[in-house]
Amino acid sequence: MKALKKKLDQFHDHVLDEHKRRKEELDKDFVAQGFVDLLLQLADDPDPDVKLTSDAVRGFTQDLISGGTDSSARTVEWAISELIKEPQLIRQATEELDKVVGKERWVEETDIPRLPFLEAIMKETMRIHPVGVLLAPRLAMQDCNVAGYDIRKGTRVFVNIWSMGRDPYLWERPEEFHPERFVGSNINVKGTDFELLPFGAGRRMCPGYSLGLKMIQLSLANLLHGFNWKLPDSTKAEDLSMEEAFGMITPRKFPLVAVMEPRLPHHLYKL
Ligand code: HEM
Repeated sequence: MKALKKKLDQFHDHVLDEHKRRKEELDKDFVAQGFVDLLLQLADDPDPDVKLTSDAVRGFTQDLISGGTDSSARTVEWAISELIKEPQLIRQATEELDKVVGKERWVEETDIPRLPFLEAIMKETMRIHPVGVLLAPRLAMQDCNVAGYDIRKGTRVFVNIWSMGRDPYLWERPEEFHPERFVGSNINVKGTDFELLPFGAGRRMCPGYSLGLKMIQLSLANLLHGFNWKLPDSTKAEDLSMEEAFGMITPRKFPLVAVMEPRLPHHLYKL
């Protein structure tokens, strides 16, 4: 842990120094361009409500890096894993993409609202493979009764969204990956529909949910739009392991091995 902290501190110091240097160089013309700039401004503020130390700035920066990278990447990996087992779902998704985006360009953020099937895939992936299985622990503020269980004030409570996503009282055929269940449905992932809480809910809900959603939808859309996906000849769909590994973000136990082939004109793959 100590060695890891040392490594991370070096990385954070490098990032923070870069931002400080830019601020000094621009002097009066400096305008905060991102989260790190804002944190540094708060740390410099002589009279803030809460004084930010440099350790706190490092901590917040690390929170955003750890909260915002693996969570989205693993969700996309789960989505592709589910889709690759059901080629007709990939066909449905690419038909939608071809209709809305065409085959002459990559998907852009502004296309996303016009891709309802893609949104349904994302919700279905987060229902069945939520990255945060148990939300952040809560504390009961008063005696209460939930579904017939008495919970005393002061009890630490864990909300198991993995079980909720697979609860047959809430979902028809919960073990099946079936994005259509969300087509035309009003259920969203913003913390107001309690049967689907991949980003949590309430005051401790994921602060990065809107960025996370965009990252997942845009990267998944482009991976499906830009490539044909199939399993290696040596793997049958029914043999693809969907086992989860224990961890902070519930990754696949065995990384997905897949074959990708370009499906757009060649010039679009040049940087
Ligand atoms: C697939 C994308 C993501 C998923 C599924 C996800 C999920 C979650 C969940 C379930 C929580 C706990 C919420 C609760 O207990 O109510 C959480 C907390 C958090 N997330 Fe995310 N997240 C994602 C992306 C991001 C991004 C992009 C960022 C930042 C850039 C981020 C930063 C955080 C932070 C800092 C917390 C802790 C909040 C606190 O403790 O008050 N997450 N996330």
